[in-house]
Amino acid sequence: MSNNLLEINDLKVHFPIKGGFFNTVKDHVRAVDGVSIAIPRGTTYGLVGESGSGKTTTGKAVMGLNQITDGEIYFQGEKLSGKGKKIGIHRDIQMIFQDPYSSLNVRKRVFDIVAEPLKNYEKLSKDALVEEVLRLLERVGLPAGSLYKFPHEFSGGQRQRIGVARAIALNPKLIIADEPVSALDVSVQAQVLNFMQEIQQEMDLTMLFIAHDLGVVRHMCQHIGIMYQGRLVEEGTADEIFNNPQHLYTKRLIAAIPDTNVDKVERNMQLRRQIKEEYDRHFNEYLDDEGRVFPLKAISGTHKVALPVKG
Ligand SMILES: Nc1ncnc2c1ncn2[C@@H]1O[C@H](COP(=O)(O)OP(=O)(O)OP(=O)(O)O)[C@@H](O)[C@H]1O
Repeated sequence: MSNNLLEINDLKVHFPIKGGFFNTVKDHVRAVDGVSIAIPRGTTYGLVGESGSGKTTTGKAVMGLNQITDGEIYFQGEKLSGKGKKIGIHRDIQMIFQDPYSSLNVRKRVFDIVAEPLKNYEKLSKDALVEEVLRLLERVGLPAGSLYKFPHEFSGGQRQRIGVARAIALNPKLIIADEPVSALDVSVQAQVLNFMQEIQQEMDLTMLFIAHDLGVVRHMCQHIGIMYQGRLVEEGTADEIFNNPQHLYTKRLIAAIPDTNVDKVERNMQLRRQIKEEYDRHFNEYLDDEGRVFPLKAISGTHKVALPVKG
């Protein structure tokens, strides 16, 4: 059996753009346009790219929330989806959302929020349910007194913990974390990231971690894929991506990481100079009028890059 818990093969998700008097399909947004990702069990894969590059659409396709235009998704070796089909929600795949303010139902108490997946999938008595929710709250570091409070009574970081408690309630195998710290203050981001990493290791979870900031995924992810305009343009281990970035866009993302460390500032300046030099040589080539990007080319075992590798 493959060691990959999740395999995404040549995934395409295109959304129709309708218009005109008869509201006919005029064109398509190629939100995801041929993405392949394999995530080994128990590891975290960082999917990084700017807003609109197709990260959330990829995550939602795995969650069964988006209809797939083409390609396949395998979970534990089992095919979840095929062309033109929306896959069903799978209890072993759970999602943590970006904004802990809007993703939790403000009218529900913590107990109801966290208990919901358990009510949907497991027949537990009220007492057993309360006990289980208390166990989950303890696991994510929230006091028992949180049980009957409402989301607005918590800070952003605590709300994200409620989201995590809900996501792990069914003991899932795969977590899709969609920018889980982007909406939080910088001061609590590291705390929430550490705590998510602890949970991931304790529960031996496999994680698809979506972020727009490469700095966020650096210490969490074994593998990183860089997404640009619906495609993966570079993929490798975290070390390969940070120490030997190949793609112009990856270099831009690294250069954009805010850092006060003097060595790193110097390194970022070097990268910026390289980017500027490479910009003229390659940019038009890889970003042509149709926004075409070339297939990933292996540099080493795991490190692959789309372009620009000019002969
Ligand atoms: N349901 C939809 N209908 C039409 N277009 C959509 C839909 N969902 C996403 N898109 C478009 O697909 C593209 C990719 O969006 P997606 O949300 O996946 O990007 P993203 O990289 O996750 O960005 P963000 O970080 O802003 O969430 C965008 O151009 C977006 O407008």
